[in-house]
Amino acid sequence: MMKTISVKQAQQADLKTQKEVGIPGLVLMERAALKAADNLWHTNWNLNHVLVVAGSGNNGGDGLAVARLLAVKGVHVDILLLGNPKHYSDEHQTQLHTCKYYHVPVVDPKNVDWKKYTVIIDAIFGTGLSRPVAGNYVDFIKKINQAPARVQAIDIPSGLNGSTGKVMGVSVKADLTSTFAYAKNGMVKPEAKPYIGKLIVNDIGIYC
Ligand SMILES: NC(=O)C1=CN([C@@H]2O[C@H](COP(=O)(O)OP(=O)(O)OC[C@H]3O[C@@H](n4cnc5c(N)ncnc54)[C@H](O)[C@@H]3O)[C@@H](O)[C@H]2O)[C@@H](O)CC1
Ligand SMILES: [K+]
Repeated sequence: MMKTISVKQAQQADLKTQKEVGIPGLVLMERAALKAADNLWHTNWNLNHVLVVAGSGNNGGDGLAVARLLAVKGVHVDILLLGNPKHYSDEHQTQLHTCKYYHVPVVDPKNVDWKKYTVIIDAIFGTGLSRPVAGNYVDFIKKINQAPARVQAIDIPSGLNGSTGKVMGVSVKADLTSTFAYAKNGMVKPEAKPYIGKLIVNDIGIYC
Protein backbone atom coordinates (compact mmCIF):
# COMPACT_ATOMS: atom_id res chain seq x y z
CA MET A 1 0.00 0.00 0.00
CA MET A 2 1.25 3.46 -0.89
CA LYS A 3 1.71 5.81 2.07
CA THR A 4 -0.51 8.86 1.79
CA ILE A 5 -0.72 12.00 3.92
CA SER A 6 -3.04 15.00 4.28
CA VAL A 7 -2.21 18.40 2.79
CA LYS A 8 -1.70 19.68 6.33
CA GLN A 9 0.84 16.93 7.02
CA ALA A 10 2.57 17.77 3.73
CA GLN A 11 2.81 21.43 4.74
CA GLN A 12 4.14 20.48 8.19
CA ALA A 13 6.73 18.14 6.65
CA ASP A 14 7.84 20.89 4.23
CA LEU A 15 8.19 23.33 7.10
CA LYS A 16 10.05 20.88 9.33
CA THR A 17 12.48 20.01 6.54
CA GLN A 18 13.28 23.67 6.08
CA LYS A 19 13.20 25.01 9.65
CA GLU A 20 14.41 22.01 11.71
CA VAL A 21 16.42 19.92 9.26
CA GLY A 22 17.77 23.05 7.63
CA ILE A 23 17.34 22.32 3.92
CA PRO A 24 16.48 25.62 2.20
CA GLY A 25 13.21 25.92 0.29
CA LEU A 26 15.01 26.66 -2.97
CA VAL A 27 16.96 23.41 -2.68
CA LEU A 28 13.70 21.47 -2.22
CA MET A 29 12.18 23.37 -5.14
CA GLU A 30 15.11 22.52 -7.39
CA ARG A 31 14.84 18.85 -6.47
CA ALA A 32 11.09 18.95 -7.14
CA ALA A 33 11.62 20.61 -10.51
CA LEU A 34 14.39 18.19 -11.56
CA LYS A 35 12.14 15.24 -10.75
CA ALA A 36 9.08 16.75 -12.48
CA ALA A 37 11.17 17.50 -15.59
CA ASP A 38 12.54 13.97 -15.47
CA ASN A 39 9.01 12.54 -15.24
CA LEU A 40 8.19 14.51 -18.39
CA TRP A 41 11.29 13.29 -20.25
CA HIS A 42 10.22 9.73 -19.51
CA THR A 43 6.82 10.11 -21.18
CA ASN A 44 6.48 9.51 -24.89
CA TRP A 45 4.79 12.90 -25.25
CA ASN A 46 5.54 15.34 -28.02
CA LEU A 47 7.56 18.10 -26.32
CA ASN A 48 7.61 20.39 -29.37
CA HIS A 49 5.94 23.30 -27.64
CA VAL A 50 5.36 23.45 -23.90
CA LEU A 51 3.34 25.99 -21.89
CA VAL A 52 3.95 26.36 -18.17
CA VAL A 53 0.99 27.99 -16.39
CA ALA A 54 2.33 29.37 -13.11
CA GLY A 55 0.39 30.71 -10.12
CA SER A 56 1.84 33.18 -7.64
CA GLY A 57 3.08 30.75 -4.97
CA ASN A 58 5.67 28.01 -4.69
CA ASN A 59 3.70 25.67 -6.94
CA GLY A 60 4.20 28.34 -9.58
CA GLY A 61 7.86 28.53 -8.55
CA ASP A 62 8.20 24.78 -9.20
CA GLY A 63 6.64 25.27 -12.62
CA LEU A 64 8.99 28.12 -13.49
CA ALA A 65 11.99 26.02 -12.45
CA VAL A 66 10.74 23.23 -14.77
CA ALA A 67 10.34 25.81 -17.57
CA ARG A 68 13.95 26.85 -17.12
CA LEU A 69 15.21 23.24 -17.01
CA LEU A 70 13.36 22.47 -20.27
CA ALA A 71 14.49 25.70 -21.94
CA VAL A 72 18.18 25.08 -21.25
CA LYS A 73 17.79 21.67 -22.93
CA GLY A 74 16.42 23.34 -26.05
CA VAL A 75 12.68 22.74 -25.57
CA HIS A 76 10.48 25.54 -26.93
CA VAL A 77 8.73 26.59 -23.71
CA ASP A 78 6.51 29.57 -22.91
CA ILE A 79 5.32 30.83 -19.53
CA LEU A 80 1.85 32.09 -18.62
CA LEU A 81 1.88 33.97 -15.31
CA LEU A 82 -1.35 34.09 -13.29
CA GLY A 83 -2.06 35.96 -10.07
CA ASN A 84 -1.01 39.28 -8.66
CA PRO A 85 2.73 39.99 -9.08
CA LYS A 86 2.65 41.66 -5.65
CA HIS A 87 1.84 38.23 -4.16
CA TYR A 88 4.64 36.27 -5.85
CA SER A 89 6.45 34.19 -3.21
CA ASP A 90 10.19 34.76 -2.71
CA GLU A 91 11.04 31.47 -4.46
CA HIS A 92 8.70 32.34 -7.34
CA GLN A 93 10.53 35.65 -7.80
CA THR A 94 13.87 33.86 -7.83
CA GLN A 95 12.67 31.36 -10.43
CA LEU A 96 11.19 34.11 -12.58
CA HIS A 97 14.51 35.95 -12.51
CA THR A 98 16.25 32.78 -13.71
CA CYS A 99 13.70 32.26 -16.50
CA LYS A 100 14.27 35.85 -17.61
CA TYR A 101 18.04 35.25 -17.63
CA TYR A 102 17.45 32.44 -20.13
CA HIS A 103 14.93 34.55 -22.11
CA VAL A 104 12.05 32.12 -21.59
CA PRO A 105 9.12 33.90 -23.30
CA VAL A 106 6.20 35.12 -21.15
CA VAL A 107 2.88 35.09 -23.03
CA ASP A 108 0.11 37.67 -22.74
CA PRO A 109 -2.76 36.10 -20.70
CA LYS A 110 -5.27 37.82 -23.00
CA ASN A 111 -3.73 36.34 -26.11
CA VAL A 112 -2.85 32.70 -25.54
CA ASP A 113 -2.94 30.41 -28.58
CA TRP A 114 -4.05 27.30 -26.68
CA LYS A 115 -4.08 25.10 -29.80
CA LYS A 116 -0.37 25.37 -30.51
CA TYR A 117 0.92 23.69 -27.34
CA THR A 118 1.68 19.97 -27.24
CA VAL A 119 2.16 19.92 -23.45
CA ILE A 120 0.77 22.16 -20.71
CA ILE A 121 2.34 22.12 -17.26
CA ASP A 122 -0.14 23.05 -14.55
CA ALA A 123 1.60 24.92 -11.73
CA ILE A 124 -1.25 27.19 -10.60
CA PHE A 125 -2.09 25.78 -7.16
CA GLY A 126 -0.57 22.99 -5.07
CA THR A 127 -0.85 22.41 -1.34
CA GLY A 128 -1.65 26.12 -0.85
CA LEU A 129 -5.16 25.86 -2.35
CA SER A 130 -7.37 27.08 0.47
CA ARG A 131 -10.70 28.04 -1.08
CA PRO A 132 -12.85 27.26 -4.13
CA VAL A 133 -11.40 28.38 -7.45
CA ALA A 134 -13.05 31.60 -8.69
CA GLY A 135 -12.71 34.45 -11.16
CA ASN A 136 -10.16 34.30 -13.98
CA TYR A 137 -8.66 31.09 -12.61
CA VAL A 138 -11.86 29.23 -13.58
CA ASP A 139 -11.49 30.40 -17.19
CA PHE A 140 -7.81 29.44 -17.39
CA ILE A 141 -8.41 25.99 -15.90
CA LYS A 142 -11.23 25.41 -18.40
CA LYS A 143 -8.92 26.51 -21.25
CA ILE A 144 -6.26 24.04 -20.09
CA ASN A 145 -8.84 21.23 -20.01
CA GLN A 146 -10.17 22.12 -23.48
CA ALA A 147 -6.71 22.40 -25.05
CA PRO A 148 -5.45 19.53 -27.23
CA ALA A 149 -2.21 19.31 -25.20
CA ARG A 150 -1.18 16.60 -22.78
CA VAL A 151 -1.24 17.97 -19.23
CA GLN A 152 1.25 17.44 -16.42
CA ALA A 153 0.15 18.66 -12.97
CA ILE A 154 2.85 19.78 -10.58
CA ASP A 155 2.23 18.29 -7.11
CA ILE A 156 -1.62 18.41 -7.30
CA PRO A 157 -3.95 19.22 -10.21
CA SER A 158 -5.00 22.83 -9.62
CA GLY A 159 -8.46 22.96 -8.09
CA LEU A 160 -8.35 19.47 -6.58
CA ASN A 161 -8.41 19.27 -2.79
CA GLY A 162 -5.41 17.06 -2.10
CA SER A 163 -6.78 15.83 1.22
CA THR A 164 -10.31 14.88 0.10
CA GLY A 165 -9.92 14.32 -3.65
CA LYS A 166 -12.90 16.64 -4.20
CA VAL A 167 -12.97 19.36 -6.85
CA MET A 168 -13.09 22.87 -5.40
CA GLY A 169 -15.30 24.41 -8.09
CA VAL A 170 -13.21 23.42 -11.08
CA SER A 171 -9.99 21.46 -11.47
CA VAL A 172 -7.33 20.79 -14.04
CA LYS A 173 -7.64 17.31 -15.53
CA ALA A 174 -4.10 16.02 -15.77
CA ASP A 175 -2.75 13.12 -17.78
CA LEU A 176 0.16 12.90 -15.35
CA THR A 177 0.57 14.23 -11.81
CA SER A 178 4.12 14.61 -10.50
CA THR A 179 3.72 14.84 -6.76
CA PHE A 180 6.43 15.26 -4.14
CA ALA A 181 7.39 13.38 -0.96
CA TYR A 182 4.13 11.43 -0.52
CA ALA A 183 0.82 11.07 -2.35
CA LYS A 184 -1.85 13.14 -0.65
CA ASN A 185 -4.87 11.25 0.78
CA GLY A 186 -7.35 12.47 -1.83
CA MET A 187 -5.19 11.53 -4.79
CA VAL A 188 -5.81 7.81 -4.45
CA LYS A 189 -9.61 8.13 -4.19
CA PRO A 190 -11.44 6.75 -7.25
CA GLU A 191 -13.24 10.08 -7.86
CA ALA A 192 -9.88 11.87 -8.16
CA LYS A 193 -8.56 9.56 -10.88
CA PRO A 194 -9.91 11.57 -13.88
CA TYR A 195 -8.04 14.61 -12.53
CA ILE A 196 -4.82 12.93 -11.42
CA GLY A 197 -4.17 10.72 -14.47
CA LYS A 198 -0.99 8.73 -13.93
CA LEU A 199 0.48 9.42 -10.49
CA ILE A 200 4.23 9.59 -9.91
CA VAL A 201 5.45 10.14 -6.34
CA ASN A 202 8.92 11.71 -6.30
CA ASP A 203 11.30 11.58 -3.35
CA ILE A 204 12.73 15.08 -2.83
CA GLY A 205 14.18 14.55 0.64
CA ILE A 206 11.10 15.48 2.68
CA TYR A 207 10.08 12.79 5.18
CA CYS A 208 7.44 12.46 7.88
N1 LIG B 1 7.51 24.34 0.90
C1 LIG B 1 8.22 23.33 0.45
O1 LIG B 1 9.00 22.76 1.16
C2 LIG B 1 8.09 22.93 -0.96
C3 LIG B 1 6.98 23.32 -1.70
N2 LIG B 1 6.87 23.00 -2.96
C4 LIG B 1 5.75 23.47 -3.79
O2 LIG B 1 5.05 24.49 -3.17
C5 LIG B 1 3.65 24.23 -3.23
C6 LIG B 1 2.96 24.97 -2.14
O3 LIG B 1 3.25 26.33 -2.34
P1 LIG B 1 2.47 27.50 -1.60
O4 LIG B 1 2.35 27.16 -0.18
O5 LIG B 1 3.19 28.76 -1.97
O6 LIG B 1 1.02 27.48 -2.21
P2 LIG B 1 0.47 27.33 -3.69
O7 LIG B 1 1.53 27.69 -4.66
O8 LIG B 1 -0.21 26.03 -3.78
O9 LIG B 1 -0.67 28.46 -3.71
C7 LIG B 1 -0.32 29.83 -3.83
C8 LIG B 1 -1.28 30.75 -3.17
O10 LIG B 1 -2.54 30.74 -3.82
C9 LIG B 1 -3.48 31.34 -2.96
N3 LIG B 1 -4.74 30.67 -3.13
C10 LIG B 1 -5.18 29.56 -2.47
N4 LIG B 1 -6.39 29.20 -2.96
C11 LIG B 1 -6.70 30.09 -3.93
C12 LIG B 1 -7.84 30.24 -4.79
N5 LIG B 1 -8.87 29.40 -4.77
N6 LIG B 1 -7.85 31.29 -5.65
C13 LIG B 1 -6.80 32.14 -5.70
N7 LIG B 1 -5.72 32.06 -4.91
C14 LIG B 1 -5.66 31.03 -4.03
C15 LIG B 1 -2.96 31.25 -1.55
O11 LIG B 1 -2.74 32.53 -1.06
C16 LIG B 1 -1.65 30.48 -1.75
O12 LIG B 1 -0.66 30.89 -0.88
C17 LIG B 1 3.57 22.72 -3.20
O13 LIG B 1 2.36 22.23 -3.72
C18 LIG B 1 4.76 22.34 -4.06
O14 LIG B 1 4.39 22.39 -5.44
C19 LIG B 1 7.97 22.41 -3.68
O15 LIG B 1 8.74 23.49 -4.15
C20 LIG B 1 8.82 21.53 -2.80
C21 LIG B 1 9.18 22.13 -1.53
K1 LIG C 1 -0.66 22.30 -9.74
